[in-house]
Amino acid sequence: MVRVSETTTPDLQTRIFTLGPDEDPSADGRFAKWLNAEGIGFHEGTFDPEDIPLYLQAYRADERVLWGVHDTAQPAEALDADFPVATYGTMVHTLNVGAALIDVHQITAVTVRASHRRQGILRSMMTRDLREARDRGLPVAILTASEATIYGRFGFGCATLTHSIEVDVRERFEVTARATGTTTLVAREHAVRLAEQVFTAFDASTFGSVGRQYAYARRASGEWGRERPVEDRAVRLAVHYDAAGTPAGYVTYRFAGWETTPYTVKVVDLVASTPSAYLELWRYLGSLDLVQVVTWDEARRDDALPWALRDRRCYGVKGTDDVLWVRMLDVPAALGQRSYRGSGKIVLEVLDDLGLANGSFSLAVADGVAVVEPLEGAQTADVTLTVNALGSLYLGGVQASTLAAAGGLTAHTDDAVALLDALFGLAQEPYCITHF
Ligand SMILES: CC(=O)SCCNC(=O)CCNC(=O)[C@H](O)C(C)(C)COP(=O)(O)OP(=O)(O)OC[C@H]1O[C@@H](n2cnc3c(N)ncnc32)[C@H](O)[C@@H]1OP(=O)(O)O
Repeated sequence: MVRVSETTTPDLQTRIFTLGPDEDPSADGRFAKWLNAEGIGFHEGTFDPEDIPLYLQAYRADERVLWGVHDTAQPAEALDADFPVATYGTMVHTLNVGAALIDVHQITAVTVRASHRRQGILRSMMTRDLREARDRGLPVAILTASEATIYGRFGFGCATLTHSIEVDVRERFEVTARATGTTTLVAREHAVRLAEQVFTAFDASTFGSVGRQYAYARRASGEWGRERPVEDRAVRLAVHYDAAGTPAGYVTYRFAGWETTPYTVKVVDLVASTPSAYLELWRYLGSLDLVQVVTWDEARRDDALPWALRDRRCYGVKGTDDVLWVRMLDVPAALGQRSYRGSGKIVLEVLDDLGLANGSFSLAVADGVAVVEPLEGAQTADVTLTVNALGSLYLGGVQASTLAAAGGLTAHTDDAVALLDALFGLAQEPYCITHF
């Protein structure tokens, strides 16, 4: 599929394409040019021509839709016009909203070259894409953001967060929970399959989790490196088998090197489908000799680990990162598929500057199951909130009362905020360890 249209000036053309079996995998093909243009935006080097077919295979498996904005009026010596000056990519994966894994619109690879920035190119691509995604029936758009200032203006709200942690694994480190199952290093040839199997179980049971793209298990397991799709021999993979012998968690990690003090192991990826598998993976990490510190950037904010340690001061939080940003495209479809706690009825008025999701909606929840209906004409809302606030509230990563205090949500009736807190509340925080 190729669509060409004008964006902001007659010299700029937007070309949108998907990757079929006949896509040219050579360095001269449009895919390689698109990929290298994306690399420019994220300050990466030019891709090795040998690697392009593997990236093509990965992007094809993800069924990515790639957008490039091409400038046909550049100086003669400039990169030729087949190298887009702006890139944008989308794909569809699942988001766990409790009652279901729903298909959502993922946005990625957003770049605009320095020579063309702040001329409205991102705005032009994103407003069109969000509208088209809504028209295709996708209820929610999601992304992970390079900077927290970019996407609020397009109606996204920060929805999940993680902690970067540093754990002292010297003698005082001890997991007090009763030991169970076995944790062991596995051979490379089984790594991708096991990583995918464990992630699938984790994803199905974790509110806020997003399905992973093709390359993820390869990078997590070391089959692909960070820079190139070739084996990264520094990455080790340990799998936890539960008492029944089922793989229930894995951790991949690399040693930071003897010149780094304290001696540090960095977790590349850690996925556990049960609480005990999680603690057993930490017991394993704590048993690595000659290591003083283990670092990991994807811990839950409500992490059980410090509560399971003999000395909780082994556990330090070094930072908080936003992960998933959510944008409502179809409020009844999005809210109607999520699971809730308890029962109650409330009318929400949603404000959306882009005009995609605004309106008044009745949310009626009975024993955790919602019926959501758009309301016609003038209705008295219990709560007015921005589309950003609704995106943040959607996965329960922040309470309505916090959003009210922050000014994104206004209650018009008594108890409305308390009811939202109760309905949208979760036993555990939403948790997403998929970046894209
Ligand atoms: C999901 C992802 O892929 S996250 C990755 C995002 N990309 C990057 O960080 C790569 C480096 N940055 C870039 O390539 C570009 O600066 C982009 C893509 C962030 C912005 O592209 P531009 O075409 O310059 O944005 P555009 O001109 O459409 O700006 C739209 C609005 O966003 C604002 N804006 C754009 N980028 C930023 C930013 N980084 N911080 C704050 N505001 C921003 C503009 O000021 C403008 O505001 P206005 O419409 O209210 O006047």
